[in-house]
Amino acid sequence: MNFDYQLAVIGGGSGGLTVAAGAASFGAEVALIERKPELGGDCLHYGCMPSKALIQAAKEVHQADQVSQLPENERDRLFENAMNRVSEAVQDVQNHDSKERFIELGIDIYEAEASFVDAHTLQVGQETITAKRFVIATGSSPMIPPINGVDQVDYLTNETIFNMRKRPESMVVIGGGIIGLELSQAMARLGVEVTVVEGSDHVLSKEDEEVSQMLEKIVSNELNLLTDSRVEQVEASGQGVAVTYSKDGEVNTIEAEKILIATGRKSNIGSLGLDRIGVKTSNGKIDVDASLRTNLRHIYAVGDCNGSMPFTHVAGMEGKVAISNAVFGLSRKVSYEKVPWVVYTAPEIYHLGLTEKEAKQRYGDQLLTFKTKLADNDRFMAERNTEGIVKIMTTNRGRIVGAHAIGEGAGEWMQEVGTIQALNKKFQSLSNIVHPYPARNNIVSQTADLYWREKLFDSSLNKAIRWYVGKFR
Ligand SMILES: Cc1cc2nc3c(=O)[nH]c(=O)nc-3n(C[C@H](O)[C@H](O)[C@H](O)COP(=O)(O)OP(=O)(O)OC[C@H]3O[C@@H](n4cnc5c(N)ncnc54)[C@H](O)[C@@H]3O)c2cc1C
Ligand SMILES: NC(=O)c1ccc[n+]([C@@H]2O[C@H](COP(=O)([O-])OP(=O)(O)OC[C@H]3O[C@@H](n4cnc5c(N)ncnc54)[C@H](O)[C@@H]3O)[C@@H](O)[C@H]2O)c1
Repeated sequence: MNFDYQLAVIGGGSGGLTVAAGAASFGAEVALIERKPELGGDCLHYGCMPSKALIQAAKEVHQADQVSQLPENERDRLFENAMNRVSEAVQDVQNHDSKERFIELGIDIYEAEASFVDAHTLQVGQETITAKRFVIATGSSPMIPPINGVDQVDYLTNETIFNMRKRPESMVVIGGGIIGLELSQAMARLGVEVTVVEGSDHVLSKEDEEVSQMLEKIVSNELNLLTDSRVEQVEASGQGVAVTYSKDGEVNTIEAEKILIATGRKSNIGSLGLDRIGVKTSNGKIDVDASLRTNLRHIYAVGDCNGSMPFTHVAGMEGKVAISNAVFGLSRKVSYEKVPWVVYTAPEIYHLGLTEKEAKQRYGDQLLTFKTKLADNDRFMAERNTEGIVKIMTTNRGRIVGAHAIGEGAGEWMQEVGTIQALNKKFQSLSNIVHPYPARNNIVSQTADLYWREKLFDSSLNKAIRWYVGKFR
């Protein structure tokens, strides 16, 4: 059978663009279907880019505020400036990810919503196109929980918050996950009184508990954190929105000018017509195997829509695997064991692999845990930035199974551990690498030194060394 295209990619975000560009550069005939006028997806328009631009702008305002307290009218001006800066940053990257760039690679771009008509045919606006293979990369959207009254109030999500220009006095953020915390802190630094309402015992509940507790302590100077709190109702009020929540059996109401909902994501699969062609889904996500194949072997799914790990770098990693499999007919598999992430709060959090609790459950007595406080490192002491820790867990022989850190710039300097792990090197090998003094990543080699110290104080080895030194003398 003849098809219009070898490969049709649905969704022009991080995952879809990786697949389309990679496949086209290997000579495949590729169609890319994106329903929005611009390419780039959530990461560029409503996610990574605007949030990181906002975090940086807010950091600068916060620093200025610490030097000399800003007057209210100055805060309003700086808020508007910060939001304009966010738009400019998004536009700059948009220019780089322009449609023209992808058209030059030989890709046919369709601006329409795609829906399967049959297993090899897509309805794309008024047209139908056929393809031999498909990669679905349709991403995710904010999940709005079924809170009483939520449909009657004007709430913000990550898709609308970056459109604000006027500084609100106050904001309630429902959900203390990564989006909730990153955006709450940025808003607080821009002069908004922020209250975070989180259902679990701790904010950032996917992080190592010691790390998330430390973050809670640090950011509670800037944010009102209500954990273990269940939002019962939201309704319009004189100030904006009234949020009623229960905590420890008590019911309370807080009012705020704005409300942001950041309670997780749902995959964008509703309009794809997957039922029509029999692609399996569970809990609203597309089921894939380790080769990223759905139950229909010519259809793959990458990025947020398959619910694996909703990060841009994961969408990119999965996109590369999908190219190998859908274009070259290989059966490469994805592995998530060595995928780190960073929470861009101040201080930052680095997360790789198992948390201490998970690692103890899996490895029991075989687990070694190495911890260094930032307060014990010269550079962090010099900079008066001593709040934070590095925690690395290995097997008895030094295989890294988890690495976590909280501290200024941790997202950058901790990746050294991720690199060592990805290269299948043992943790202790970091101790032999000379680090410039006093670079921040010294704290990583300082932590690796602990491995040797532990081994040297291990009684049998220590005895043997003492015996040898005695003889050598
Ligand atoms: C506020 C926020 C901050 C974030 N920060 C980070 C970060 O710092 N680091 C990080 O790694 N990740 C971050 N993420 C997560 C990251 O944005 C996502 O993991 C990433 O965008 C997923 O890429 P994707 O290709 O799967 O989906 P997307 O980038 O969302 O792309 C999917 C595309 O498919 C299109 N589409 C959907 N359905 C159809 C259809 N039927 N037909 C045609 N087109 C369709 C959509 O319009 C969209 O453009 C953040 C997310 C948010 C919300
Ligand atoms: N720096 C980064 O890489 C980055 C930044 C932002 C987002 N992301 C990605 O986007 C994903 C989604 O982020 P998110 O923050 O929306 O999801 P999340 O799953 O990280 O956090 C959602 C939080 O909302 C809470 N919650 C859910 N329903 C609630 C309710 N009714 N009341 C109170 N709390 C409730 C949950 O307990 C959870 O803590 C992340 O998992 C991450 O993969 C990554």
